[in-house]
Order: sequence, then structure tokens, then C-alpha cells
Amino acid sequence: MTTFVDRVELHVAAGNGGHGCASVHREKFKPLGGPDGGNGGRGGDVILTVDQSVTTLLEYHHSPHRKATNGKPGEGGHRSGKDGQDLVLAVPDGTVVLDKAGNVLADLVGHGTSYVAAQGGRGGLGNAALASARRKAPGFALLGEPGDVCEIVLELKTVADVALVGYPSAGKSSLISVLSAAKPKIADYPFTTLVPNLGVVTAGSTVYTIADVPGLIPGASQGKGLGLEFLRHVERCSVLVHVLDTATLESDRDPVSDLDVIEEELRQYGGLDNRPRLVVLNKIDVPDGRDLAEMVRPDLQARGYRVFEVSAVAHTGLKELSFALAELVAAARAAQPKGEATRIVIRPKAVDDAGFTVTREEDGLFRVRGEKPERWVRQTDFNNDEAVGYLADRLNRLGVEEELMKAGARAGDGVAIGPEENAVVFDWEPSVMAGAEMLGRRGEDHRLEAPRPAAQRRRDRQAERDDAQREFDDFEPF
Ligand SMILES: Nc1nc2c(ncn2[C@@H]2O[C@H](COP(=O)(O)OP(=O)(O)OP(=O)(O)O)[C@@H](O)[C@H]2O)c(=O)[nH]1
Ligand SMILES: [Mg+2]
Repeated sequence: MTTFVDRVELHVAAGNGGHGCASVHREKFKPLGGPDGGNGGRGGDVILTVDQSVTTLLEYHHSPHRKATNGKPGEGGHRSGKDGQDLVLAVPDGTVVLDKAGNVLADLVGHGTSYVAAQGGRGGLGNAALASARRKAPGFALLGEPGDVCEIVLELKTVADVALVGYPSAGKSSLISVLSAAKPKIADYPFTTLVPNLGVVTAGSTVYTIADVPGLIPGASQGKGLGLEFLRHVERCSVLVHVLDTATLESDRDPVSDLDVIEEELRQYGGLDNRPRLVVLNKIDVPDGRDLAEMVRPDLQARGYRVFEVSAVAHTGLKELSFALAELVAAARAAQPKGEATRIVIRPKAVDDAGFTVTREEDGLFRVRGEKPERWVRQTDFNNDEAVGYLADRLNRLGVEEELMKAGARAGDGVAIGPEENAVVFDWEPSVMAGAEMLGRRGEDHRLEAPRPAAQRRRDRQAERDDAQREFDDFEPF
């Protein structure tokens, strides 16, 4: 597998929370034993974790849709539903997570670093958990919440010890192929390499990774050629190697001015000044190349570079080069030990703000936005009047009705809770919304009083639960 995919769009969906269960404890001679419906399980998260044995994003290129499992619904007898399983996706070291707009969400470096890309939905509370002194026998439970569904972009910034930089066709990929077991594409036209190649080199007891990047040309730091996009790969590498072409046929180029051009681009890109560098004069198997190499060597050395004359084709000078690189890599590692064991978990920032807003829109609709009211709406089973009453109570306690009143809402006005594309809209009628006249004393389940045979009641309840859960499970995010 030689393809190197370094940017993929990934569609992730966390698991939905399971619904809470509304159930009443039954025992012989004790017909009303109190609510015993368990809570729904949490939906599984989708988690990205750095695994150093993974080197490409190829897998996600092939299957970009990933979903964690749903939580199970709660059951009677205080049985909680099982949590959904987290889906852990292994990504290469150096993976950057972005949103569709290009904002960086996380930068994953170091084995074990994790990022929760999509959070599972909370399970709904069962009626046992909803019981209170005021509401002794709730005849409803909360729905599980849908899990996050989002699109993210993964980009790989190569984490190699050594980066080869240079003009197109200087022989960077050729060098990787002879220093390591990697078999990158090599050809005599510029920009053969479109995404970085990665190779593993063993020199003595040191093992290090080496990466090339697509050829750089003047203006690369401004995005010319394949430019900018690939300079980001160089950022992560601790040693830079200039690969200079001694046998180019372009009359306006020579190794020294090539070096100046590339150095200028690196400088403009920024942040790379402190990387140790050395110079490779390649293609000395070509007689003119060898002569030119001899000529420019003192000049390059005078600038403070260690210079290696090699031929990737004739395999000359490779051993010295690979050992010199091993030394630099070892020194860089000693200076900055990689925190292999650090496990950092990055979670998306919590959006649990207590506030909400009420705005009057042009068409006279009152829109309520806020994390809590929107969550409560998602948790509400609108087929159950008691559940709707409970929602109204919660909204009141938060002060939503008061704010609606202040904003000028009158009975019968339209109120929407949630964003435009996914809101619950109803006519505002506080007393109806609270379901007061239907319920009498709130918190009493009329079904408890209605004499239905126990078996029938059980069947009814199960059917209701099954319907609700099926509807929820059938929800297809993609
Ligand atoms: N004679 C000679 N040719 C070489 C040598 N190294 C590479 N080449 C040739 O130079 C051409 C370009 O080599 P690549 O390794 O693809 O160059 P590159 O720097 O990776 O080029 P880009 O990927 O386009 O940036 C190929 O035709 C190679 O065969 C060498 O040491 N001697
Ligand atoms: Mg190449």
C-alpha cells in the first residue's frame, strides 16, 4: 500500500442515549408499589486516539462514516439500560482535527493522546429517578438524547525525525528509497511526489523516520506550486536535510542559489530556524554533477553546513549520510525526550451554559435558544401529557415563561424552542402547555387508577416503550 492519504473528511456519529423507562412496581397484594423504571444508558462517544503503529489516514479515506453504538433503554425493576460502546478510532501521530470551516479543534501528538470527536447522548431518566416528594408516581420518563453528529477533517502533519526538502526532481524520494525500505514513486518530472513519503532508517543502534515533501519552488511559502500545504509537514521534524541537485539542466539554477531559495521559503514559513540542518549534494554519479559538487562544497561549508556528496542512483555516500543523520536525531531526542506515556484527553469544550435567550422574529414567532431548554425538549416524549407538563415546569423554573411574557408573547402566539432547522414549535398557552386541566394534581398517573388487567397494562407499556425506542434507533444520521 503506497498511497499516502493525508487529508480526509470524516463523518462521525456518537450513540444515542437510551430512553428512560416508566414503570410501576407490582407485587401481589401491593398494587401500587411506586415507580421503578430505570434510566437509559449513555450513547457511546467517538474518540480519536493516537496510535503510533498507524501511519496513514487511508482507512478513513476508504470508509469515512463511523458511528458509536446507542445506549439501551432502561427497564422496570430499577434496571438501567446498558451504556453504548465508545468507538475508538486509531489515528497517526501528528493528526490535526479541524472543523469544516478549517478551525483547528485538536492537534494530536504523542501516543495515546485522545480527542472526543462526538459525544454520546445522555440516557433519559426513568420514572424512578424522576420521583420526588411532590411527584410521587411520575407516569413518564425522559427520552434519551441523540448523540453528536458531526463532520470533521483530519489532516496529517508528518511526524518524522528527518525531513528532506528541496526543488522538484532533486532526488528526495530517490534518497528515501535507498536509505529505507520505502518504495515511493520516483520520476523525472517535477512534482512527482504529491504527498509526503515516510521511510524508516536503521543506522547502527538508532532507528529513525525520514520523510520527504513535495518539491518546493520560489514562492512556496505563499502557496506556489504545492507549497504551503506541504511545508506544514516539515514543522514536526527535528532535523532538516537540503537535497540539492548537482545535475539540473536548468541554466538559472545551481546548488547554492537553490539552497538560498529554499532557506528563504523556510524562513518565510517561519518557526523552523532552530532545526539542525545539513546539506546533501545529490547525483554525483553524473560527471558534471561531481565537478559542480566539488566546486560548491567549500562555499556551503563556509556557511556552516556539513556537506554530503551522494548518489541515490549509484548508492554512493549513503552510509556516512545515514549515520550523520542518526547522530543528529539522537541528539535532538536527548534534548527533547518525547513524552511517550503522556495520555492527554482533549474534550470539546462543554457548552453547558445556564442561560437562554428569547427573541421575537419578523413573522411574530418567539424563538427560545439555550442549551438547557433545547436539551429538555429533546428529552420530552410529546405523546405523554405528563411529560409535557414536566417540561413546562422545568421551563418555568428556568424563567422561560417569564421572559416570553416580557418579550410580549400572548396566549396563542407561536413559540419555537431550538434552532431554525430543528425546533419544536407550539402555540403558547401556558396552562395548556402545563397540561394542568388534564392532569388534575400534577404528578399523578391516571393510568394507575384505571383498572386494567395487569397483563394488558404490561403489554401496553412495553409497546409504548418499543415504539419510542424504535423511532429513536431508526434515526439515521447519514
Ligand atoms: N543520475 C541520477 N539521477 C537521480 C539521482 N537521484 C534521483 N535521480 C533522478 O532524478 C529524478 C527525480 O527523482 P525523484 O526522487 O523523483 O525527485 P524528487 O526530489 O522526489 O522530486 P519531486 O517529488 O518531484 O519533488 C528521477 O528521474 C531520478 O531517477 C541520482 O543520484 N543520480
Ligand atoms: Mg519526490
